[in-house]
Amino acid sequence: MYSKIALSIGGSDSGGGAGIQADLRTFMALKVHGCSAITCITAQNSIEVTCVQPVEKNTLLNQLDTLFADFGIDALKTGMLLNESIINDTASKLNTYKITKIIDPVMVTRTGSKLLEDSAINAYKKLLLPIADLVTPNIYEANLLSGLEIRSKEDIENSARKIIGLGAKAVLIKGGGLKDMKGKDFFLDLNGRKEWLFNNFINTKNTHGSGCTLSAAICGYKALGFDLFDSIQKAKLFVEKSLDNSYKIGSGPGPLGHH
Ligand SMILES: Nc1ncnc2c1ncn2[C@@H]1O[C@H](COP(=O)(O)OP(=O)(O)O)[C@@H](O)[C@H]1O
Ligand SMILES: Cc1ncc(COP(=O)(O)O)c(N)n1
Repeated sequence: MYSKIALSIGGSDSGGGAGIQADLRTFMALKVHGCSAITCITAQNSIEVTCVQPVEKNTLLNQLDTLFADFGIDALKTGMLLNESIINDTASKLNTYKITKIIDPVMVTRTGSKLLEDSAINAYKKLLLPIADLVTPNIYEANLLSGLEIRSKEDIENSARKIIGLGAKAVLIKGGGLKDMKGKDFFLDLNGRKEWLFNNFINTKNTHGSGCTLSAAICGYKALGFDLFDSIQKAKLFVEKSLDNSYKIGSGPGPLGHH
């Protein structure tokens, strides 16, 4: 039944709503076997991140080497990579893997805690965008990657062009950071395919992990053999349904739920 394998490289969210935990739950919901390589451990609940501890370099590299020595991994995604050194190590390995790579350039939580050091943005641009089959920034992240301030749909399209110019094969900019743009994302690829993608707006405050869930679902559908664009469309529908099943467990935004 579980014949396909997806890998998430990212941070642990002790609250279980985002990061590796969200990714593994998403893979499971898609009936894809999920593996993980943990880059850092966060102490996190629905309101704040109180502590971030990177794993040692060899611990990260050994997780990757051990997985690839035995498993035929079908697709991978990256999430929280925290700093330049983790980006360097991850990129050095990713360069050698000939599978689909979804780069989710996680930079801050919805509640404002930093998940990436400022000095690491250049490393993202130099090392990860050129090997990305797809990069999935939100407005804030697209702004930092493209250097363009984003206030309108047109700015989103210009920012996407810049990100393709940096070497990514495709980009999906999530519009939700702009007014009235929740559920509206812009896709652009190297061949010039350009599409606005829409899903129904779900009226909920429980959105912790929605970005992680989207990139994990794209990765999961890619592992199942769908092409990239179909994977994105299916993943958006999956996130919409999961937001509809989200629930509250703390005083801040709760996690997404899957049936
Ligand atoms: N309230 C909502 N209703 C419907 N779709 C949403 C809603 N919030 C986010 N999405 C969708 O969830 C996905 C993740 O987006 P978002 O939450 O903006 O990412 P991030 O967590 O990286 O900021 C996107 O495809 C977005 O369109
Ligand atoms: C370990 C970790 N990784 C990623 C996120 C971002 O979550 P979101 O999907 O809400 O942007 C997070 N809060 N914690």
